[in-house]
Amino acid sequence: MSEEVTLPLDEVRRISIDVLKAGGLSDDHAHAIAEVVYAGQRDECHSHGLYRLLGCVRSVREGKVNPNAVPDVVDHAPAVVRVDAHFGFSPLAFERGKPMLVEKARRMGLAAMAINNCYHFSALWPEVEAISAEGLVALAMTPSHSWVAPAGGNKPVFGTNPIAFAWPRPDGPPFVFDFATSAIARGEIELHRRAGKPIPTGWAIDSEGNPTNDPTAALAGAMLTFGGHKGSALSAMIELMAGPLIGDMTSAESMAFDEEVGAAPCHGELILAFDPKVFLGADAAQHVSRAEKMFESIIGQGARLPSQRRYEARERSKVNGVRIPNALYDDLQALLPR
Ligand SMILES: NC(=O)C1=CN([C@@H]2O[C@H](COP(=O)(O)OP(=O)(O)OC[C@H]3O[C@@H](n4cnc5c(N)ncnc54)[C@H](OP(=O)(O)O)[C@@H]3O)[C@@H](O)[C@H]2O)C=CC1
Ligand SMILES: O=C(O)C1=NCCCC1
Repeated sequence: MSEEVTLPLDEVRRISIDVLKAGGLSDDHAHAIAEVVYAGQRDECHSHGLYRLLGCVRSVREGKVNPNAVPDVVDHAPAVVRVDAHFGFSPLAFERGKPMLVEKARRMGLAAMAINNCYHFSALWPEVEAISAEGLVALAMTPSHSWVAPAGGNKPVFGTNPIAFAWPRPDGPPFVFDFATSAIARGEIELHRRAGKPIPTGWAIDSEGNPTNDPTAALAGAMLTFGGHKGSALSAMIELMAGPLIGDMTSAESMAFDEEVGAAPCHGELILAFDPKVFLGADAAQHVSRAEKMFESIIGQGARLPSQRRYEARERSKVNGVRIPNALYDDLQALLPR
């Protein structure tokens, strides 16, 4: 028997919407969340694709998330948009706030959007990619729950704290990177546990502080930052910029707020958008072509750009559909109405 099931892409979207609606989410939330889950699965980001629906539904069932929250978009300052997600999931808050962020960035050159009080489970690249589709440069960051030890320590302080960047390119999809500041996303360790596979050395330590290859011990212990003290400092920056700076929770505070329920982390997100036309005026084309030279010199020596694998996966999925483990398929089916 095959251990995986193949799903056409439209089925990925349909299952997502059906699972979310059956889980009690409003139509608007179900559609906004389904789009980011769909994008994750399509681009073969397994840790943030269909698997995330399980956590979404659990978070609603536990009574933490407001499944009908209507985000408020506030014109806070000439270059600052604030969105209060009212304890709903973040994708709808982003969708509602984005038009004002783009408009402000075009007027001011640089604008920021602070999303507050949101439950956050999603990859960040769909957001920065959407902003770059408007011709803007974008940077996004968010904390999570305190699962990650600082470099030199062995007790969790930081979240897995992703940071994502997008740079629009004239003749193709944008240059995008998006990664956790931990050695790997926690979702990837969870997927190893579900598949019964060991994790590589360097991802985590157990609760005694020893290196471990056991995903269960890793999840109970502490994850490690990427790049030692460098990932640790970046992670601290994200805690500060998308936490106290915007009046929201750090990963440790988000963890305490969860009260051991195991819901998605609840905190803020900071998104910055820059308009190259305002910075560069008539010189924009010349500077953009210098950026292209840099990309060419990376690709020209056989290295790849971040996002290249994802764009290739995107094309593959359009033709072949996506493959998910049978166990995940069964778990999703169990969340649908009988
Ligand atoms: N909401 C949340 O709280 C959290 C969300 N996440 C999400 O988890 C996802 C996965 O994160 P993570 O586990 O750190 O992912 P990875 O460690 O796999 O890093 C992903 C990034 O690095 C790029 N990359 C990987 N290998 C190479 C290479 N050889 N050359 C050039 N670029 C490369 C990827 O491009 P490509 O995609 O093309 O491979 C991608 O941009 C992210 O989308 C992140 O947003 C993570 C933590 C918390
Ligand atoms: O994979 C991760 O790390 C996370 N993803 C979604 C939210 C919590 C952290």
